[in-house]
Amino acid sequence: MTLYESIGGEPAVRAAVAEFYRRVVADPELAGYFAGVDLARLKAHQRAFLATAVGGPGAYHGRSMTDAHAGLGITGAAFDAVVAHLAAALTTLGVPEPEIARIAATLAPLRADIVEDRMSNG
Ligand code: HEM
Repeated sequence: MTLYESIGGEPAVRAAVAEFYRRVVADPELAGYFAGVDLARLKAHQRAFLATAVGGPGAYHGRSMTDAHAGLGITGAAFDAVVAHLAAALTTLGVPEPEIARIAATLAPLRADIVEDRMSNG
């Protein structure tokens, strides 16, 4: 069984993305990064991306992670906060801890492409 199937497939990914974004935009440390961004569009992209990250159907065809985040000045702390919100959202939805750890491990290598504050990129 793929990770995508084990967390509950498309409905679970959809719910996880919605819960994840509720948490991110409610975080005063992160809200500024998303000001003025069309959240519906961002959720659709994030859904496709997350489904791909966990082995689901429908490959992500958007911009590279480097291009999508270029110029946003994302810090290492902001990256960690976003990953923590995703883990919390998945926990809320009943995804077991080992699956969450596998998803976090899939996202970790993207840090170098997304974080622009190189001092905190180690
Ligand atoms: C954890 C790993 C992350 C993944 C997998 C991810 C994924 C994505 C994807 C798929 C898009 C849409 C790209 C497109 O429209 O072409 C996107 C856009 C965006 N992401 Fe991320 N992201 C991550 C981390 C972050 C962090 C840490 C921040 C800020 C704290 C952030 C802020 C944004 C913003 C503001 C956009 C919209 C850019 C724009 O179109 O103007 N992302 N991200």
